[in-house]
Amino acid sequence: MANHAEKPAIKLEGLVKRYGSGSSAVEALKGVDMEVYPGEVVGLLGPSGSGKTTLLQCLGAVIDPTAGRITLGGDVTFDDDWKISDLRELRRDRIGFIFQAPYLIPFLDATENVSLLPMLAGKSNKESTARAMDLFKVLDIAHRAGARISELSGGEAQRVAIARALANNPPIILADEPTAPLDGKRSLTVMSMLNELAVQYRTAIIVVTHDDNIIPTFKRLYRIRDGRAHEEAGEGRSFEV
Ligand SMILES: Nc1ncnc2c1ncn2[C@@H]1O[C@H](COP(=O)(O)OP(=O)(O)OP(=O)(O)O)[C@@H](O)[C@H]1O
Repeated sequence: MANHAEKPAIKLEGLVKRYGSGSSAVEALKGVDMEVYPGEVVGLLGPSGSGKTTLLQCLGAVIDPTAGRITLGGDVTFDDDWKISDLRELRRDRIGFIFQAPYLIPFLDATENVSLLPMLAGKSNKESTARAMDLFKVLDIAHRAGARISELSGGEAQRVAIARALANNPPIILADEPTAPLDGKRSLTVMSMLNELAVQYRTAIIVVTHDDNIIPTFKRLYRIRDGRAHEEAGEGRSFEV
């Protein structure tokens, strides 16, 4: 179902994550295989406790997998052990995170919240601000660029958080319940923007969700069951919002 003409941005082979040891051990992931291609927005579904957050955390180098292999953009980053020395650099340059709550810095304005990341990665102030403004235009929020975080609506704040995740143009975005705080219409707006951004910047995006409203937007999805990921075709509907 995926486009095999290109190298996957994310490839997981037999990914295992065990918490604890002995009789109290929990094997949250029992051998997950998954591929996500540049320009794709893929859903990750499953009941509570099935291992969705664990999978995102392993992929984002937030926790250590127990076994298996992770290949990002053709580079093996984990093969029964981390294959790169600087995991902070991996998180900063190659992976963007979007959470349920925007977690923006309240004493900075919208632009500063986004431009901070490219600046930390060594870009100039001017270049970083220009990057924030480009993303705000795509996300239709340029008119709020100078606003304080407390002045933004929930939907606007979430769009600033999406711009922040894209600020360093990472090839991968991991989104954990990004539409949870939003109503149905705004959820669909966010999904249509993520799809647009994925295509425009060739980003591979994984969206963990329980939101029935956005499930029809995925062209492809994985359901986690019994510690494994099962691939399904989605409806891939784009909604007029
Ligand atoms: N730090 C931990 N120590 C021990 N067990 C854990 C830990 N974190 C998660 N687990 C267990 O691993 C399993 C998967 O948890 P995870 O949080 O990944 O599920 P989830 O699909 O994200 O759930 P939800 O939809 O409720 O957020 C669960 O059985 C959970 O209890």
